[in-house]
Amino acid sequence: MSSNSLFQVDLNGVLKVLSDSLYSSYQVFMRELLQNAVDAINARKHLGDTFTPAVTVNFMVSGGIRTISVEDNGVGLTLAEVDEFLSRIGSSSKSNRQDRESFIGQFGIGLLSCFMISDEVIVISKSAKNEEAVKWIGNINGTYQKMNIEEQIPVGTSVYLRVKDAIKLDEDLLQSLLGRYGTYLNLPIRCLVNDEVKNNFQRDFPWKVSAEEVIAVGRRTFKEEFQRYIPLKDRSGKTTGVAYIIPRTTHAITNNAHTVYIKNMFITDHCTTILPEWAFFVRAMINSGNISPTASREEIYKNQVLEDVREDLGECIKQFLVRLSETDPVFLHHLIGTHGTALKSLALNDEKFFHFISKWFRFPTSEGLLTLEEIKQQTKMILYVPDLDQFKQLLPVARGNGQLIINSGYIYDTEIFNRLNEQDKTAIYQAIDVEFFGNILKDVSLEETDRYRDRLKQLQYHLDYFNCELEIKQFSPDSLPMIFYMSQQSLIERDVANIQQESDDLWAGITGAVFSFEQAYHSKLFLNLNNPTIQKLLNQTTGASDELFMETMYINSMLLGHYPLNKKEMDIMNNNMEQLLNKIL
Ligand SMILES: Nc1ncnc2c1ncn2[C@@H]1O[C@H](COP(=O)(O)OP(=O)(O)OP(=O)(O)O)[C@@H](O)[C@H]1O
Repeated sequence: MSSNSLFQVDLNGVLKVLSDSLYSSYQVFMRELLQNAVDAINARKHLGDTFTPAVTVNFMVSGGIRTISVEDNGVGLTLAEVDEFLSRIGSSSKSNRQDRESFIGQFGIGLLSCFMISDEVIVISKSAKNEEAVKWIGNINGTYQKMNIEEQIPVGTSVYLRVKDAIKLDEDLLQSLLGRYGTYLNLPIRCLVNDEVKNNFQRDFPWKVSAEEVIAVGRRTFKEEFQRYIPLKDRSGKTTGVAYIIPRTTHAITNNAHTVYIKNMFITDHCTTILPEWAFFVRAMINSGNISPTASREEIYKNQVLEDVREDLGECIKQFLVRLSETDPVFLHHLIGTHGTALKSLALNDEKFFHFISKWFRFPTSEGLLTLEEIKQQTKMILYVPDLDQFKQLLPVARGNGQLIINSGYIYDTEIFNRLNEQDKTAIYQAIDVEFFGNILKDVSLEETDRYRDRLKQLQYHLDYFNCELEIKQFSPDSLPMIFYMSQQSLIERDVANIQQESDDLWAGITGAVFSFEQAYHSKLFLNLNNPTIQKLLNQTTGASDELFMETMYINSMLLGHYPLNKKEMDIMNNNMEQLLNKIL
């Protein structure tokens, strides 16, 4: 024989779960009470009653005892409803209704949060549906009483809580909770202290009031002096808000916290999912009627609706930037100056946006910061250098030879030029390094090649040890004696060779088996025949200082290019330094 029995719920256990795991603080009781009041008022409106909605919160302090009452003139509860909805945890009058969209509550647990601040919750209510008023007393030990009362009271509900001694709650905190949770509920909420009216909370969202209000609320909410904001609206029109443009540079790792309201109720001020990740240059304030809160009502439920809303709001930001290019290009330039990195990351994720915005970006070039258009006016052969150190090396040569080069070593820039290379057929895009540049430097004449052939061999001899190849070229400026180049591949080969030299036979054997390179030059040194010192060097016969000269030039080039020196190179550098110092002394 089996029989059906009801679960016994230990209220203390449930409360521990709520306070330890679900809610971040006992302060949320005020949100839950206000939300119930709003829902009850909406339910009464749905009945067709005509009344002026009102919510009154009264904080009474007497002889060290603090009591809070929250009174609404909503739909109220009958005795049967009290039994069904207040006394049964997880039971809600809002979840199965056709019009459930208009309510904030749905889980039937919100009222329990009151037990975090009070051992007893008293509800006195008169339903809009019948005449008899009811009283319900819930106790933290899991028991409750319910009864009809004789008293004539108006339609609505009052909840009474006696604040536990351990709970820190005073008039100021109560007012700030009402401000946080009640301001935008679209209801007149009065705050009384010992029956005396202290404050009224009711405002429209700032974007429904005026531009000044938007800026003022932004300053108060995010403690930042915003100048501009972007209106936000999703395609259903149920999610609206504003995205404030942060007036200082932000970084991709900054996960901006946005303030989100759902159905006018404050949910969170650290939401990171309501806007796309690339929007890290704005902070938003948003009210949504279509996204859902989690059970704790402190976060947003991640589902398709949220994804759609995020996409729509992201589109608003993009469209704003497109409009700016027509209405206020100066500000767009300013914006790109401050938030270039964010906008570049956005452009790389969005074809259409890339097409629009890429012409507005500025890139560091050998002639200063230039836009793509400005670069194209000078040359149709667009040379970009993905490596910052190499760009620095090339800079004097490029300038000296009247060649414009772009530093694409900063984040996203090389990807942008690679993309342009695929899409923009009005110019040729070429990623270059020092070697490429070496190839377009002017060759010396055949006669000079012949003249210096033997001397070059002598000098090359001192660089063979470093696997560095010597070549003579001619370039401007004359003051620059040489350019040094080491490719990425060479760097790897050098590393492996270093390991082999420094490690034992077994490890050297393994690296030798895995990486076997042809013995090729790792780096290249272009000597500038226009430079007087190099001319002097080449025109000398074998000199006693050749070795010292070539080694010092090589090591100096390595250091200038920020290439790591291996142990032997370090030893040579120290040794040469000592020799030089000795010569001076
Ligand atoms: N002020 C009120 N006026 C009328 N009914 C109320 C009031 N407060 C609570 N109730 C009733 O008690 C039920 C339980 O309230 P509770 O706050 O625990 O859950 P909920 O609001 O339904 O859902 P949630 O857990 O998502 O807040 C409600 O569904 C409602 O029927």
